[in-house]
Parts: sequence; C-alpha cells; structure tokens
Amino acid sequence: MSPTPVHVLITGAAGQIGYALAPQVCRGAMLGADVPIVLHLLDIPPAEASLKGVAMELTDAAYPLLKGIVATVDVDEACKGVDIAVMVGGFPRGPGMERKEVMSKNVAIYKGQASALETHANAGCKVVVVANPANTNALILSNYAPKIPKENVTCLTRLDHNRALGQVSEKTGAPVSEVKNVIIWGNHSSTQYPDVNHGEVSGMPIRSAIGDDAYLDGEFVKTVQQRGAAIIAARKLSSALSAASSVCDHVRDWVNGTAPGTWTSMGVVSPGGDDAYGIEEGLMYSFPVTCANGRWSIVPGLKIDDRSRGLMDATAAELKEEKAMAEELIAAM
Ligand SMILES: NC(=O)C1=CN([C@@H]2O[C@H](COP(=O)(O)OP(=O)(O)OC[C@H]3O[C@@H](n4cnc5c(N)ncnc54)[C@H](O)[C@@H]3O)[C@@H](O)[C@H]2O)C=CC1
Ligand SMILES: O=C([O-])CC(=O)C(=O)O
Repeated sequence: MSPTPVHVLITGAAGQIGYALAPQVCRGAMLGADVPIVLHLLDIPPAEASLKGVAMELTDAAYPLLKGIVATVDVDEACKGVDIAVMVGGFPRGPGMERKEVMSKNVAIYKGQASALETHANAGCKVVVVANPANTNALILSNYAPKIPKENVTCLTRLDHNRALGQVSEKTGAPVSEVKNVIIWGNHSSTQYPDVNHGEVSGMPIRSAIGDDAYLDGEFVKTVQQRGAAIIAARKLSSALSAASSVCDHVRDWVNGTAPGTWTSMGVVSPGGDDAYGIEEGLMYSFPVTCANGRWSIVPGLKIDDRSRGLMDATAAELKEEKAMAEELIAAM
C-alpha cells in the first residue's frame, strides 16, 4: 500500500450519487485496491445531519483503505488539500425537466466552488464535474479557477460511453468487455452524439457485427441520448449507481491510463483546430481520449463522415448556447 493517502472530495455527498460513490471509492474502484484515501465529503447545511449519517456508515463499514473522513458543510474546509475533486453537488433534474432548467441554480454554485478549489486544493488537483449541466458547470468552474490548469477540469460523459457499450453488448449478445472504442461527442445531454463508426465488438467493426445501420443511426443513438430520462421515468430518481461507477472509471483511466488500443470519452476543454476535430476552442466538449501519465489526449485522425460532422456540430451549437446563457446568468448575479 502506498504510504500517502490520496484526498478525494465528493460534493453533494449526502445525495444519491454520493451515497453510491463513497463506498466504491473506499473499495478501491477509483484509485486501486492498494491506494489509501481520505474522503472529503461536502454538502449544504440542510443536509448536514444526513451527511453525518453517511460519514458514520463509512466508519462502520471499516474500509481498510479509508484513512480519514472530513464531513463538512464548509466549502473551504472541504477543499483543503484535495487531489481529486468529484463535483456532484447541485440541483438535480426532476421528471419532465430539461437540463437547461437547472442551469441557473447550478452556475452560481459552480462559480463559488471554483474559488474554493483554486484557493485550497493541492496543485495538480484533477476535477470531474458530474452535476448537470455537467459540461457547462465544468466550464464555469474552469473559468473561475484560472490557477487550475484547464486540462485538469473535466466533465463526466463516461456514463454515456458505458451506456453505449452496454447497448452494443445487449444487441450483439457479446459480453460488454468485448465492446470498445465507441465515442460520445459533445454535450452530456440529449444532443450528444454516440458514434459507433470506429468501435469494435469481439474484434469486428460494430457496424459489421450488427449489420443494421438503420438501428445504429436511429434507435441506438436515441436510446443512449435518452437513457438518463428513461431511468428517471423508471425510478423517479436519476441514475445513481451507474453514475457513481462511471465516475470511478473516468478517474481511474485518467490517473492510471487507458488500456492499450482502447479509448474512452471525457468532457474536456477543446484546444480547437484540427486536433479537436474543428470544435471551437474553449468549449467543454466530450471527445474520444486516451490517457497516460495522468494526462488525456484526444484520439487523432479519425475519419469523420458528413452525417457525423452534422451531429458533432449540432451538439457543439447547444454547448455554445449553454455557455452564452451561463455567461448571461453570471453577469446578472
Ligand atoms: N454527468 C452525468 O452523467 C450525470 C449527472 N447527474 C447529475 O448529478 C447531480 C447529482 O445527482 P444526485 O446525487 O442524484 O442528486 P441528489 O439531489 O440526490 O444529491 C445532490 C446533493 O447535492 C447537494 N448540494 C446541493 N447544493 C450543493 C452545494 N452548493 N454544495 C454541495 N452540495 C450541494 C444536495 O444537498 C444533495 O445532497 C445532478 O445534477 C444530476 O443531474 C446524474 C447522473 C448522471
Ligand atoms: O438525466 C439526468 O438528469 C441524469 C443524468 O445526467 C443521466 O442520467 O445521464
């Protein structure tokens, strides 16, 4: 076991994703079975009693990797010395609500928490924003924490990526471990573009293995785009265990590297230009990435057909709109 614990912040820790995520982190699903951790759990004052209850349960679970818990409703205390920040806290989408509707509540939260992280987190802190609108919250956080390197602030689209893997697995009957290199382009919203054009299942191109382009261009795309809403309709609550598991996947691959020949999808700030498939510089956009030595790189040189180009641009347009709306909301604050 490495001697120095990694400090992992979970905001919104008394909520349902927090409740699913903390135990997974304590079992080593995020950083590895031999990496000790200290958990920093943040929530807001109305949830303080519940947060304490979560901390009590974590103590009671006697996780060997868990070396300490900071459970607090003080954002500055929560951010002190953190190495990984998982930003789950925010106002969730309810039945029938579009993600944009929750934006005004969340931009204010993310602007404030950016300053706390910038002031108190460790240099090199890696941030993943989960709370919706995830891309735009991450962009705001990045803009208001200018001392945190831009590449260290990301948003979660790994859940969408994993959903796409799951759909291909169900359709083909192959185990999900045999499916790789799907892509989620763009926004974590219903405009995202789940792309199978470069993916494989059991070593075969997904398009050949499924042999049904109408399904792949229609029902498959819709199912992945709408999966969050389908879970809300079924559970009357948004995805939690799958979101928590995907957060662990996101951070683990970022820190420990993606497997050779495999990429994942991450929302990252676009560097612009050809390396970013022409997506405007500065948008927080989901790309196919590989990770090594704690850094992500956009997968270069994928051939983009006209249909994909249109879908990639449409989700970029939504992100531009969200960005403008967030800027307006901030200016009016
Ligand atoms: N990117 C993704 O793939 C996914 C994103 N989400 C989003 O994740 C977020 C959390 O979802 P749930 O855990 O289900 O919601 P939840 O409502 O169960 O938990 C949210 C928690 O955040 C806390 N909170 C509110 N404001 C806060 C603040 N300023 N600082 C710290 N904590 C604060 C609340 O008190 C609550 O405990 C939502 O925005 C949801 O839409 C959910 C699933 C997938
Ligand atoms: O749809 C929501 O609000 C929750 C979410 O982001 C998802 O499950 O993808």
